[in-house]
Amino acid sequence: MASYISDDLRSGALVYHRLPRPGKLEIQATKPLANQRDLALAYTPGVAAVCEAIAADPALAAELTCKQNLVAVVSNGTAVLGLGNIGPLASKPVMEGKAVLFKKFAGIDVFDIEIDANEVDHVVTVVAALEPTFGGINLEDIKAPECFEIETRLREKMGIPVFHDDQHGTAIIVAAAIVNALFLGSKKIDEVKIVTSGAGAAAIATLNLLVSMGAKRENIWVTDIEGVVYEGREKLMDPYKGAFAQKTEARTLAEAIVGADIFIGLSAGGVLKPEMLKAMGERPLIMALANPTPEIMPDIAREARPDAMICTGRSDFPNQVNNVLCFPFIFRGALDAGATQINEEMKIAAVNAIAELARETPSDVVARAYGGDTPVFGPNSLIPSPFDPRLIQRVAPAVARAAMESGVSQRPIADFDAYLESLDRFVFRSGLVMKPIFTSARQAPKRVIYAEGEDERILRAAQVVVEEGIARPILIGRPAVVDTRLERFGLSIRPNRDFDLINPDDDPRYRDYVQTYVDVAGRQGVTPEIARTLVRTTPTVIAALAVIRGDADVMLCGVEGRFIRHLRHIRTIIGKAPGVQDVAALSMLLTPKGAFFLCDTQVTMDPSAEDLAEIATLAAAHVRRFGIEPRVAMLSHSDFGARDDERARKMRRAAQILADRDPNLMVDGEMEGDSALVPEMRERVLPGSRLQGVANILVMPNLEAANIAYQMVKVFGDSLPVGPILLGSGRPAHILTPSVTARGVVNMTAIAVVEAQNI
Ligand SMILES: NC(=O)C1=CN([C@@H]2O[C@H](COP(=O)(O)OP(=O)(O)OC[C@H]3O[C@@H](n4cnc5c(N)ncnc54)[C@H](OP(=O)(O)O)[C@@H]3O)[C@@H](O)[C@H]2O)C=CC1
Ligand SMILES: CC(=O)C(=O)O
Ligand SMILES: [Mg+2]
Repeated sequence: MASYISDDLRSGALVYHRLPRPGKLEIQATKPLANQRDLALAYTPGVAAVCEAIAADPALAAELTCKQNLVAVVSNGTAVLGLGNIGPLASKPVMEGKAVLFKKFAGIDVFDIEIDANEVDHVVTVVAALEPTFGGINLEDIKAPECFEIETRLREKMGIPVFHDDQHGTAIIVAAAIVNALFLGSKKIDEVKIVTSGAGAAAIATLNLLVSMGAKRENIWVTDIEGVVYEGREKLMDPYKGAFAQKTEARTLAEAIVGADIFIGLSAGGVLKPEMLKAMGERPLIMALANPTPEIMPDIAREARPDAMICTGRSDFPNQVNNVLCFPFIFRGALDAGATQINEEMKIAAVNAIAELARETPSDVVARAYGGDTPVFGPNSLIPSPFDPRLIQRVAPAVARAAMESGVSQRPIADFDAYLESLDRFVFRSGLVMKPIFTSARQAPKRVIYAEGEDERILRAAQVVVEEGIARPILIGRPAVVDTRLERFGLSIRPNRDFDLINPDDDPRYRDYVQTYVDVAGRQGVTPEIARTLVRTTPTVIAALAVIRGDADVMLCGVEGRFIRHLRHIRTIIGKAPGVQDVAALSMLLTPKGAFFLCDTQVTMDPSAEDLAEIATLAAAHVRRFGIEPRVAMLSHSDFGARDDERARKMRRAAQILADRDPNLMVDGEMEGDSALVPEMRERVLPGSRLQGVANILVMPNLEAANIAYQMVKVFGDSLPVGPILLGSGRPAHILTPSVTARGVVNMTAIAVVEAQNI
C-alpha cells in the first residue's frame, strides 16, 4: 500500500536528499594532511608502525583507529520501515538517516552497509566478517523470523555489540512508554491485557522484554497478517510467534482486542479500526507504531476513544514512540564502556532511564525544538522527545554502568563523574567552558533579580537556575501572569517556595524604592514624579534599585528593549565600580576552536588607548573566572608597526599601557587578526612576542569593529554566543539581548553570581 505521506512532505523529502549534493553523509578526515610529513605519518611508511603495534596488541585498535566510535548500520532491505521487502538499495536512505541520527544525537560515526543477501547464512557470513572495522553492529530492517536467528548467531560469533534495533531499540522505547502509561493509569504490568498487531521483529522482541519486566504470557494476545496466533495454528507460524500462542477460539484482531488495556501495533498501516478501539478496556493505551503509516491515525483513534493514550512512531504527532530515542544513547554507553554485547541488564537500564526522564520537568531546549509547545508529562507526553538533551546524559551512563555491573565491559569507566561531564559535549557547546562557573556559583548562590520576569525565557531559565542551585531568582512580574505561564510551560517552580516575586503593579516596597531612586538620581534629573512613574513602569529601574538597596545581589535585564536604554538606568542607579572610568561590554563566543572574548561590543563608540587598557584589564579579570588564562591582543589593521597612522598608534599605546600596568598579563599589539589567532603567523612577523599561543581576548579599536566582528563570527562560524557581560558596573548588572535563549540567560546568571561572589 502507498504510504501516507503528504504531497508537501514527499516532494520536500526528495529535494532534501537531492540538493545541494546527493544523500546525507560524507566522510571527514580528523587529522591534517597538509605536507609531506603528514602524508608519511597518515599513510606509508609511518602508518606501518601503527599496524605493527595493533598486530602485536589488538586492543590498541581502540586507541589508534576510529573503530571504537564506529558502528555499522547493516540492512538487507527485507523489512524497511513498514514498506516491506523493498531491497537493499532502496533501504539506503533509511540507513543513511540512521547514520545521521547516531552522529547528531550521540557523536557516533556510522558506515551504512546495505547488503544483497537474503539467506541467514549469507547475512551472518557477511556481517561477521566486518568485525575488525567496527565497535558495534546495528542490524536494521531485516525481517522476521530470519532476523532472530541472524542476531543470535552473530552475537555468538562476534566480540562486539550486535543489536537489532527494530527488535530491541523498539522494545526498550515501547516498554518505557508502557511503564509511564501504567503509572498514569494506575494499572499493573502483571494484570494488563496486551494485544499486538504484528508478530515480527519489533513485536516479538517487545513482548519478550515486557515478559521479562513482569507481563504475563497468558495476558498477551498476538495477531499478524493471518489473524490471531493460536495453539495449533500452522499457517505462517514460527517458533518465536509460537511462544505466544493462545488456546482460544478467537481468530481476528477484532475478537482478540475486546477488553484489552494495551494495543501494540508493529505491523502495517491502517489495520486497526475505530470499532475495535471501542471494545478495549478503560483508558486504553494505543500504540500505533507502524512507519510511516500507523495502524490507525491518531485523530481517528481519539474520536473513537477520547479517554485513550495514543502513541505513534512519527515525529509529527504527540507521543513519538520511536527507537531513535534509544539506539544513539544505548550505543554511546556500550561503546564508552567497551562492552562486548548489549545484554538484558543494559536494556532494562535504558528503559528505566528513559521512563524516569519523561517524568521530569521539560527543558527549554525541548521546548524550542517543539516551537514552544512544551511537552509536559502526561497522556500526551509519555516519553521524552528525541531532542531532549538530557537523553544522552541519562541513558548512556545508565547503560555503561549496567555493562560494568553485569561484567561485559572491557574498558570499565574509572571516573564516572568525569564521564558524565564528558557527555555534556553533546549537549551544549557551552557545557565545558561554563562548567567552572556553574560549580563556583553553586557553592555560594546569590539572589538574582530578573527585570522581565514574565518572559518565557526568563521563566524557563529560572526553572534551571533553581534546579541547578546556582541562584535564588527574584522575578519582576504580575503574579497572575507568572502563575499562568508556569502552568502553560509545564514548569514546576512556584513563587515564595522557589523564587521571590516583585509585582510592579502593587508592591509594599513601592514608596521606599521611589525614595531610593530620588536619593541616588535626584541630581541627574529624576524628580519625585519621574521616579514614581518609572518605578511603576520600568522593571529595569526596579531591578537596579533592588540591587543598590541590597534586596538582590545581581540584576539581569534586556530580554526586551534597547541595550542603550537599559544601560542608561544602570549608569544612573548603579553607576561604575570605584576607580573605573566607564563600563564596557565583553561578548563571549564559544566556537569549535575554543572560547573567544571580544570587547567592547556595545558601549563606547571610539575608546581611547587608556579606555582600551582599562577594558582589557576588566575583561582579563572576568576571563580568569572561567579558569582560562587571558591572552590579550590589541587588534588593528597594522601588524607591529607596519603602519604608523594614528589608529595603529592608539592600539600600540593601549598594549604598552597594559603591559606596564600588569607585567604578568600576556598582551601585545597592535596586530592584525590572523597574528592574534595563528601563533605561527605572529612568530613570523614578530618573533618573541609577549603574547604566547592563540589570543582569547580580542580588543577591537572601536565599537563598530567589535560589534561587526562579533556578529559575523556568530553567523559564519558554528559558535554559541554568551553575554554580553557588562564590565565595570558598581554592582553586577548585565544587559542581555532580545535574541538571548533561556540557556543564555542561565549562563549569564551563573556568570553574574560568580561575579557577585568576588566583590
Ligand atoms: N516506531 C518504531 O520505533 C518502530 C516501528 N516499527 C514498525 O513496525 C512494523 C514492523 O516492523 P518489523 O517488526 O521490523 O517487521 P517484520 O517484517 O519483522 O514484521 C512485520 C509483522 O507485521 C505483520 N503484518 C504485516 N502486515 C500486516 C497486516 N496487514 N495485518 C497484520 N499484521 C501484519 C507481519 O505478519 P506476518 O508475520 O504474518 O508476516 C509481521 O508479523 C513496521 O511498520 C515498522 O515501521 C519497527 C521498528 C521500530
Ligand atoms: C523506526 C524503525 O526502525 C522502523 O520503523 O523500522
Ligand atoms: Mg527499522
